[in-house]
Amino acid sequence: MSKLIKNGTIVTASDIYQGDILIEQGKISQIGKSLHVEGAEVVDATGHYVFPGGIDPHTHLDMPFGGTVTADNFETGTRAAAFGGTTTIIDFCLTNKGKPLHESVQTWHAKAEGKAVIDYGFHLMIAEITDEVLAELPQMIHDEGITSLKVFMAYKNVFQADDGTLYRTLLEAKKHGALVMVHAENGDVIDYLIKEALEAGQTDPIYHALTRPSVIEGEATGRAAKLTGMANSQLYVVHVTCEEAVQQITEARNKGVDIWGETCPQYLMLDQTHLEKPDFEGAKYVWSPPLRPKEHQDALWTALKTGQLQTLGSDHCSFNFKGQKELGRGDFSRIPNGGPCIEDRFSILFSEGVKKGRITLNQFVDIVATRSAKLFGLFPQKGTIAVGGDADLVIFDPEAERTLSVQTHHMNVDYNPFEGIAITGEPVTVLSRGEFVIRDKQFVGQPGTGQFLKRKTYKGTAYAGDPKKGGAGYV
Ligand SMILES: NC(=O)NCCC(=O)O
Ligand SMILES: [Zn+2]
Ligand SMILES: [Zn+2]
Repeated sequence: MSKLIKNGTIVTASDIYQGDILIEQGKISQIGKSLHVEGAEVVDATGHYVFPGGIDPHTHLDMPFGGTVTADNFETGTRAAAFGGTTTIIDFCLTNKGKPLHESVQTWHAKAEGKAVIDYGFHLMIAEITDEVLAELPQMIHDEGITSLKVFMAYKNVFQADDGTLYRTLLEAKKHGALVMVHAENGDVIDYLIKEALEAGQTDPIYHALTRPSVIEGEATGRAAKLTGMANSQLYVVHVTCEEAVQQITEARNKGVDIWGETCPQYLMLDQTHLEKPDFEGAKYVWSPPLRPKEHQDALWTALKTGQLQTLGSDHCSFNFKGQKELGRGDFSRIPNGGPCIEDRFSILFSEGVKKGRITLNQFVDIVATRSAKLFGLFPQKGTIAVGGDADLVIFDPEAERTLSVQTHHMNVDYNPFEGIAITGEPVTVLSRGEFVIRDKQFVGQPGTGQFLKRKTYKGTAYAGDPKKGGAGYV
């Protein structure tokens, strides 16, 4: 049945206006004033914003890490995402050296199929460049629609790739039009600092942060940016946490390097002191890169406002405190890295960004949805409200007051890192391709209705090109 969303304030990355939206067969078929359509189910959005569904470009669901597996799988994780206003995620498909890429991709499909309640795509980890990888890559990119390649510059002896692998991945990406993503930290130096700390008996969670200083995130970001420039390729830096990394990205952009940056709510809201919480509670705040001293937050907000950072990912990678984070008692290097955020990303940016006057309403939509759609080959099918696009929509109450808490969240994890933080704004109703997933704050979706998204290549997107020449403009 067709649906008619009436009397909402429609917000895109460029416009704000009153209007009605007609949905037919999962697509937006009409936008106009005072629409009347015989037989359409009317959804009243009076007093609410109607946003495009959020796009979370960075999630880890059902992912093995540090001897355990994330607490959220594709069912619980995507359900929580939907409660939070996100209708598309792009998850990281891990690979292993020596194993064919298509086998890893099959493994990731098996994790998601029959479970996801919203649409999803994959990024593909590149651990090595071999003849086999080179032979498979074009198929992954062009046939499977996995058009972004992830290289870890940290997690030595686990995920870390060397600079040669990064450089060759950049060259391959250029050839095939894919976008390279990096986790930018100097893994070799971190490995040394961790050994040194443990030998000195420094085992508490705070040493996780102290052995990963911001200077080596900046160093790795600058190195990756320079290699991108040399390769004349394209780069997206995930989870930027600090002023040094922002500076490197800004400098490279000013030189015309095609480079983009993402930050995450935890780096905007929480700081290094959280790792000092007593009774091992600091382990709940162990992310890599780590939370930084508070002064870095201003640099991140400014970069989001000015467009030097373009997106907000959740980096959702949830581990229970009990039995999972606790694996690192007595040795901080064994604490599984990551935290839950898939549900709160959208509303935190609205409340802390728009309500506190740090970004505009249009910038909010751009950061939470549109730019990711453009960078990752989903625009205009997703990431905006336009005739012909998927009806992925969020009806949002901008005045709802609430407090983030494990008591009320829907993520499958026993703590919330934003516990007790009061925010304004809440998704009320969420539609994925025209079907209700959340209706009046209740889950009404179905596991398995989320579809895998074959994405366009970066070189086919609206954003590809040299930022100096306007091709990669962000405004
Ligand atoms: N960020 C984090 O601590 N965990 C998830 C894996 C990654 O993104 O590095
Ligand atoms: Zn990472
Ligand atoms: Zn991550």
